[in-house]
Amino acid sequence: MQWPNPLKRLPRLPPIRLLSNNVSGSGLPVINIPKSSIYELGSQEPTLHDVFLIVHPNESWAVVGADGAAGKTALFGALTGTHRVTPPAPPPGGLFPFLEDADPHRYVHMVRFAHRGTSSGDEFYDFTARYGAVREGDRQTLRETFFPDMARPAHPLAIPALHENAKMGLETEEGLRARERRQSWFDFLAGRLRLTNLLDLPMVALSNGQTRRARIAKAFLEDPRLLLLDEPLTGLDAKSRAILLALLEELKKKPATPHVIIGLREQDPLPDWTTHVALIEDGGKVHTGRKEDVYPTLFTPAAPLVSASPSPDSLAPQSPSYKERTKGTPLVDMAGVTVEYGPRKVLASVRWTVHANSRWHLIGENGAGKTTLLALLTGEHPQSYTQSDNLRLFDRPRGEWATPLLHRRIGRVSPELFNAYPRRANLTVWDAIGTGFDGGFVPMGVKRVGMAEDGTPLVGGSQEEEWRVARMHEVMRNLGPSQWHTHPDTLTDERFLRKPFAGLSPGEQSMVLLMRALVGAPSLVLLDEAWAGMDKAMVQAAHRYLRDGGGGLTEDQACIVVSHWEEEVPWSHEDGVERFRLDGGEGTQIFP
Ligand SMILES: Nc1ncnc2c1ncn2[C@@H]1O[C@H](COP(=O)(O)OP(=O)(O)OP(=O)(O)O)[C@@H](O)[C@H]1O
Repeated sequence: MQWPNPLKRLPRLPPIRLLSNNVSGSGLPVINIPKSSIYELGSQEPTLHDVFLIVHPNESWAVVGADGAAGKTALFGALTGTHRVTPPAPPPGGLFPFLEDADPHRYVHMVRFAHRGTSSGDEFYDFTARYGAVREGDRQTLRETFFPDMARPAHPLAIPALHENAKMGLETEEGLRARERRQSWFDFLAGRLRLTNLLDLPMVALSNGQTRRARIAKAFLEDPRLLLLDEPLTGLDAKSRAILLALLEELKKKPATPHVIIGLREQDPLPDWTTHVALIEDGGKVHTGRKEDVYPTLFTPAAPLVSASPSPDSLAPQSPSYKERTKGTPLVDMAGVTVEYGPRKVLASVRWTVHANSRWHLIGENGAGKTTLLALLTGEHPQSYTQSDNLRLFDRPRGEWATPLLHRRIGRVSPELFNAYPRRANLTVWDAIGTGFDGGFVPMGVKRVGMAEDGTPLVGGSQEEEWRVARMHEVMRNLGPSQWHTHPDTLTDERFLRKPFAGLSPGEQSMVLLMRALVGAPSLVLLDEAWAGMDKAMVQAAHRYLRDGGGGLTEDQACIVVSHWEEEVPWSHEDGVERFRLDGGEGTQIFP
């Protein structure tokens, strides 16, 4: 039998560069913006003004957004050509002197992690597809999607064929060596980013964090010279964050690796190895310089450096001031819930009861099954039905609930929902929040506050309709720009309600989707990575509202927060937050 030549089917590879990027031979600056303003294309008003940003090859910069990510988006947009720099950087080097004559489109890459914006326009992207049996069209594996030219481990019988082809001159020796180097670079990245076991899984089956790690590997393999990683730590578990930061530090020292600039939110810790910061304030002012100069109070000898080297999810002993909450009736009761895909058991007989008035932090590494577990509760996971005997929701077996009725009782925010939410041109902030009453995506009803529970229109002027309209204003008063915008007089809550949802900054969109989750006062609120893209003031406003006494949650409601960052949980031990950990398919209650 003739073995096919595996190399013949491989696409042509870009030439391997032998020059070092991170320490450019010439020592020319990586970025040169001597003093310019940055505009959105077509806008007369600069988003950022008087930007002075000169990045040298031996420096490690972080771009920190303190403004709901709009300024960070603009600065990265200037570097990737989606925003205008005026006056333009002077010749001969232009914006990227170190590239000399090389094409920035080829050599400057950006990967954005907080929001992927999968759906723009009317389209609704069905994120629940990943929970089911994998469909034919979704069979593409991670390797085929992201790394198509990377071979599986060679079959022993294929090796003679390789040699034979090389001898026959089908592949030059130099070509083979280049391919080997590329393969070992891929093996190194896949190993370090813990992707090796995931390479042959269908792409749709990967968890958020797993996909993000794969995107980082892919970005490096594309062989850029300048790589902009915007919020690369978002959605990564503590171990993966530590691994990524160590990898970035190691690559800084290696020749022929790209110069990396990372984007962070104001509240994110700065990696220890960062030397310089561009801090973008609300209003478009950019402070640039050594991190000690930009954050003088943080870097005095008395204060410890803010470090992004995270400790693993701490399992600190229960605080003596831990407050036992007075619980209500069980809203969710799992009595041995299991989810498996063929031989892969993602959840193995999980037992967990969530009562009214409880506040939970659901933890677990990337891929531990957190999203899967929540999808069972929302009914989006098809195995939610088969688990009906073991899963009671709101005092009935799961099978007795029609899924749309569950969506009315469960308010949620998740990265999948953020990406899937349709951004229709005429959809206002009011409309988007109002869809929370039905838990759907299409604004319904005369006042755009949804339909009655039986699917009929609300009676005009009825108590229910009035309550819903009052709720819309209430969540806006507590979570709208009056609570987080630097100039709440120019962007009032009322004006914000009329703005098009699609035109908001990522942080503002996250805020609106949080309002949507809470507006119907649902019995159960699921907040999965709810804070992505939000600036510090937004997160603080959300936490204020969600804490006891803030008004956002009542004693009749339960709330489950999924986050890889302890600081993002609105409640402390003193507030009686409980923790549930998923690990190896098993669920363990940690507190109390
Ligand atoms: N259709 C499928 N076939 C096989 N495995 C699947 C399928 N869908 C999900 N998985 C696996 O289930 C596991 C759980 O994924 P899930 O998204 O629930 O993790 P997670 O805890 O939410 O992770 P993250 O923190 O990264 O969001 C993953 O390891 C994933 O590969």
